[in-house]
Amino acid sequence: MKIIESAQAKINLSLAIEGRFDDGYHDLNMIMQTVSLADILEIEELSEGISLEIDPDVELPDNQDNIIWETANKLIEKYPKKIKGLKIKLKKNIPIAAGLAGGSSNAAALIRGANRLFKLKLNWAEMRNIGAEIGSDVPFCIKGGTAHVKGKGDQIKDLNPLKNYKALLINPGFKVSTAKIFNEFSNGDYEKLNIPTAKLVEIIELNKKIDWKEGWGNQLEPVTFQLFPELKEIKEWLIENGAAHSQLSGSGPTMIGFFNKEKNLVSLAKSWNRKGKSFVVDFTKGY
Ligand SMILES: C[C@](O)(CO)[C@H](O)COP(=O)(O)OP(=O)(O)OC[C@H]1O[C@@H](n2ccc(N)nc2=O)[C@H](O)[C@@H]1O
Ligand SMILES: Nc1ncnc2c1ncn2[C@@H]1O[C@H](COP(=O)(O)OP(=O)(O)OP(=O)(O)O)[C@@H](O)[C@H]1O
Repeated sequence: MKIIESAQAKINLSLAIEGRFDDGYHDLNMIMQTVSLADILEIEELSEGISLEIDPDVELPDNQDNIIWETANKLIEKYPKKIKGLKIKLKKNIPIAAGLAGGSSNAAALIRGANRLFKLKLNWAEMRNIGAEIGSDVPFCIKGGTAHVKGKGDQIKDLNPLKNYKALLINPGFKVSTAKIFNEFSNGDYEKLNIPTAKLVEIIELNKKIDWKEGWGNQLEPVTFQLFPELKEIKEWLIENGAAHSQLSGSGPTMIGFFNKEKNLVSLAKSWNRKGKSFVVDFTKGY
């Protein structure tokens, strides 16, 4: 049997940094949101081993260096009686190393898919625990939707899923290493942003309309802008073209445009004629 699992991208509605843990990881306070831009995984049982197929034009390893392979290995190790081997075909749509959790979302999709295919009967919490062994963003990506995520990504409170919001994403076409951004952040002295995550959580829980003009913020923006000043121009372009607010997603480099007023985002996205790609996305309720 073959099953299809979608792997949605995530954006950060807010990202504040509260401190640092002894192991060097940063203590985060974020609101995360899944969006309709998604990769597709086809998952099948194999009698043994792992096979990973990716379009040749996608610059990703099809071996143990791929997070999908790592996840497949972990699942086979954990459930040897039920899972003998895994064949996965990946259709990549989410830009790579973009701040959109593309890899984490792929890992989460494989965990969900294996749960269905092999009737593992894992609940959300159990799947999130497996995801936490793979990477910081994987637990959120298991269920997706709208969530308040803290710590290293391991403390998750699901919020009322936001409906009827869209955003315009601009990815400038180059990759950014998350480790490099956190490293620069911890060694430098960057502007401290006021990021009212708690206020946004309250607005979401009370089902109030979000005013994007409040500018919820991402504390990794000052450092990422210093390293890649061209991102500031994308932010300016989004604001000039009607966005109420624009900010970096994750550790970048994708910039998000949030709009308060109705606007033809498809035609605005088409008018992006500089380097990179534009995507109109809907907020999704997750899985
Ligand atoms: C910034 C976020 O994108 C927010 O959504 C994620 O927390 C990053 O998640 P990710 O890409 O899965 O990153 P990981 O592979 O876990 O971490 C890459 C590197 O970033 C740094 N890192 C990551 C997460 C964190 N809370 N503090 C850190 O300092 C660490 O040096 C780590 O080695
Ligand atoms: N299946 C995969 N999809 C994307 N990247 C992968 C995958 N497997 C391994 N990688 C590697 O992981 C690195 C991070 O890629 P990814 O697209 O997950 O970053 P990201 O969107 O910045 O994630 P985050 O928002 O969680 O920081 C890349 O350098 C890539 O080579």
